[in-house]
Amino acid sequence: MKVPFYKYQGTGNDFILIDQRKQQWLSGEEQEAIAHLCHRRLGIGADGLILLRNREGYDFEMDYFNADGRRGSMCGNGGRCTVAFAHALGIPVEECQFWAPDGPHRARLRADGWVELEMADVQHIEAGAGYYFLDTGSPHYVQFVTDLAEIDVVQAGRAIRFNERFKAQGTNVNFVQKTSQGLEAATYERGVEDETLSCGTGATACALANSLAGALADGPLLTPIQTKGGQLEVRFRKEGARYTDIWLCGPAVQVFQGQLSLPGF
Ligand SMILES: N[C@@H](CCC[C@H](N)C(=O)O)C(=O)O
Repeated sequence: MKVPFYKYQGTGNDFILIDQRKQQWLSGEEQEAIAHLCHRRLGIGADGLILLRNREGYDFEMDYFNADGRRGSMCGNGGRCTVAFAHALGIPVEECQFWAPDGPHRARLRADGWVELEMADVQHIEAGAGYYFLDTGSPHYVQFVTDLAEIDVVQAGRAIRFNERFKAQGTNVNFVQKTSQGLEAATYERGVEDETLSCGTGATACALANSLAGALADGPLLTPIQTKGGQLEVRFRKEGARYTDIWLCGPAVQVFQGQLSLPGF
């Protein structure tokens, strides 16, 4: 069986997307096959795989799998890529609402290809000794550093992700540096078990943690974030320890399309 697939990237976080509105190509239980498709030498290569489905009451649903083939939690860049994919499929996304692993999201695609995605509100940020920990749809550990270029993101990220506290459930790990333009961030991703070029829920976590770290005044805030794969922007409203109206914004681009013809498909 030939399965049509599309490859997208959002600031270098790359995904295989499959349209499951008319036909169920994958049930989601094919952990090994999904990991194989995401493998950078044996498959197409991607940080994750996304199934776009119909969902009652919404424009579409995004079902997300990490590169290890397991269902992941919310993926911000994947969400932005799914909006661009929905547009390519003819779904109106100038203003849309879709269902994702952490619930409903509003989003819009601008004429210049920039995708704005509303993230779930954040009610609590744990501030520990030298770190912040919060859930922006996915769990994120955030550590501020003075020189990001000095950090071995894979080694240091892996040590935190597999420490006593996190080894069972896992966490994504972000190293972030303040710059004159905003923030610069690098992320080790759970489920990819490697550094990715960008992480949307991670960028969101860094922006919120930064407002707490800098004791920024309540109100609307905008944080530009440079990732290794491109520029993101996070807009949000700070109300004490509560964060609402959070928007993750940036480009999402189709890279290529093709057909899967793996055994069993
Ligand atoms: N790359 C993603 C984050 C994906 C979720 C994560 N790896 C997990 O399941 O913990 C993003 O852009 O947010």
